[in-house]
Amino acid sequence: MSQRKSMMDGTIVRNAVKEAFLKLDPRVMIRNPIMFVVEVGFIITLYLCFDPHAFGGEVPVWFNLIVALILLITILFANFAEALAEGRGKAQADSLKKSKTDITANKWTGTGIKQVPSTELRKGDIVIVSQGEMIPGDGEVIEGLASVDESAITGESAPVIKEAGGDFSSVTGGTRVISDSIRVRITSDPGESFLDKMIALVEGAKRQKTPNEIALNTVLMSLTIIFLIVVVTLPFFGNYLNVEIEVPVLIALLVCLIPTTIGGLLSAIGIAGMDRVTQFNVLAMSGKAVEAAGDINTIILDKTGTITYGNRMASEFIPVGKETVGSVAEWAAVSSMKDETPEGRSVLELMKKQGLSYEESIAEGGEFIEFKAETRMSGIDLKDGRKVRKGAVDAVKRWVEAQGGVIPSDLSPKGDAVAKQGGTPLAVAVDNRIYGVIYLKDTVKPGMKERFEQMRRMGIKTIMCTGDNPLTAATIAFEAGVDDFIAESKPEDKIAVIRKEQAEGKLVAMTGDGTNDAPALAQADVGIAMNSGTVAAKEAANMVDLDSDPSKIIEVVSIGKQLLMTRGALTTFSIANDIAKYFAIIPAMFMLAIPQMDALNVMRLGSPMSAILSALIFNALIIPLLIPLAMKGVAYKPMSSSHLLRQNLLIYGLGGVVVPFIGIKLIDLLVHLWV
Ligand SMILES: Nc1ncnc2c1ncn2[C@@H]1O[C@H](COP(=O)(O)OP(=O)(O)OP(=O)(O)O)[C@@H](O)[C@H]1O
Ligand SMILES: [K+]
Ligand SMILES: [Mg+2]
Repeated sequence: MSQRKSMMDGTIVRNAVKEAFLKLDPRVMIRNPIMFVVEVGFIITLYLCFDPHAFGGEVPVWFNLIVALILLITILFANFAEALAEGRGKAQADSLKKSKTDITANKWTGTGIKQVPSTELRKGDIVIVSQGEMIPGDGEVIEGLASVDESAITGESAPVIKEAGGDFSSVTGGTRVISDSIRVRITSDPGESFLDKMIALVEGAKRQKTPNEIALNTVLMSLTIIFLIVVVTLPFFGNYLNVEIEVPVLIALLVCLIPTTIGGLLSAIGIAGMDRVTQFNVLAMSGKAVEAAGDINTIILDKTGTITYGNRMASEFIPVGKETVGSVAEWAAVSSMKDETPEGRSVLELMKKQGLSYEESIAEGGEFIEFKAETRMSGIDLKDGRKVRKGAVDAVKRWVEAQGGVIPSDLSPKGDAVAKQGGTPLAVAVDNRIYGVIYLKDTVKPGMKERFEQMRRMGIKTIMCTGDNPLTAATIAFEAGVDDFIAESKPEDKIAVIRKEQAEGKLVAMTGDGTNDAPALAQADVGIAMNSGTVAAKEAANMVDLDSDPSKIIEVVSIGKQLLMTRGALTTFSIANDIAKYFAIIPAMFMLAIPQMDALNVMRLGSPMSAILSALIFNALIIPLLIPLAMKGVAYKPMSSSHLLRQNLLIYGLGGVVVPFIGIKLIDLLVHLWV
């Protein structure tokens, strides 16, 4: 995000105060039924201030007035919490909208260039964007290479390279080309661009309640209805006992009993959870995805670039049989001349570093064979008919065997030696002759072991899926401490692993960036696409990481867990709270009618009136007191869900019972000075 806003930013707080009042509109309030009940209570008590005997009661006007006022404040506090949670997203949306200015696009008409406003661009149009110009819409580079400043979207100031073909071809409207020129095929219609979606997301314009939220809301509503029935029938019992129970007292009782604390904070918790993900530079397409992240059982990670640094660099040419270092290097270089992968480029760099050279003209007129995850090889078919390949040892072995070649006996041991150090061996061959092995070095990122240890404590299984050979995979898996690994996996194997886990009832998360990851990203319950990745990957995923750091999946899971925990903790606290209010209000209610019932006053509160008001005041105050917790989320340590549940029940359940007893008692000491 280009402008990170702190939660307590002055303007956000001021806007939230204003919003709190605007949200009093009953048409808005009805979306939060619990607080709507409070609003109805407020309207009734307010009416009673003007017509105190409307229900034949004897309650003094000042009491009605105070109850009405506290109820109003309760609603305002809840509205303020929600508005505050929404505030940061709205502020971000505003700054994003500024980068959505109208741009003139250089549209390719087939014969020449025509300047058109970017709003007229449609899917499939071709535009040319040159140095200094803004990219007019989302698209895919179909020709050329350019460095692009994406800071308007990612907040990251370092430019990124975008080029045709491969996994770094997608560009985003509103970003700027800072060198060279590219031809781009537009992939989105107006109003449906990434920036549009991003604005709608951070603004919360299309925020929908998640299934979890809906379920919890239903439970809370049922509780509310039950208490409503209880409270409405109370006067009849009262009549039977010859006790008159006043309407404002009943309303106070109802408001204290219904779960207003969680009702008032529920949407703020959800919004703040989404916001934490956004602040982390991950765009979640729905709150549902964030919550699913919190319930994940299995994470599928790839090795290269996620667990390891991923800039696999050629570090040694190892000849086999009677071959020489020079010949391995030469053919390795020829096979890499047009291999734009980091691996391919590193081969040429190693040549230079070792002072070796090769005949570039050999490749003239040859046909380059791009690296494919399916074949796990790359190379060139020379004009003279010779075929040069480099690739995974087993793949090259099979390729050579198919041509009747003999495999040198030291190939396997030499390849294995590289693999045992966690490196990737690439075999180099020309037709049926194997020359040797390229040692691609890659290092496990620091701190990986600790992270996977954390995951294990949370009860999450980690599976590393790699296209690499089993020995390298095993070495890296051991070094990083993942639970399981799958080697020599093709893209379709990822989706098979996900399906298998899901069939066992597990929720699965994965990251990816390539078009071939798209099906697996869609299949996973939580799919995180890299912003640098292809359009297909980003569309299939339900989250996009703007920093393109695949290992962030681990933090996203933590944020999701924290969201679920925060909601659980505050629900427990809220319901436990209501029990204490019950002890404050019920005795007070009967004492109002029958002073001899003083024995019921277990909390020794000053007077029936002050007891009721104190409970009501506590009920209102607890909402703003819990706003920081709702926003920041409860402190989270990685441990198993059952352990967490027990711990939270203890803290928030017990705390929820004890805190209001103390709170109401203290408030009563003050209130009783007047009442
Ligand atoms: N440029 C290349 N040319 C030839 N072979 C390559 C090249 N890059 C990788 N390989 C071989 O193909 C294998 C599969 O590569 P791929 O990128 O699909 O998976 P990976 O990067 O090893 O694993 P991961 O799924 O963890 O990223 C590699 O292990 C390597 O042996
Ligand atoms: K309540
Ligand atoms: Mg890879």
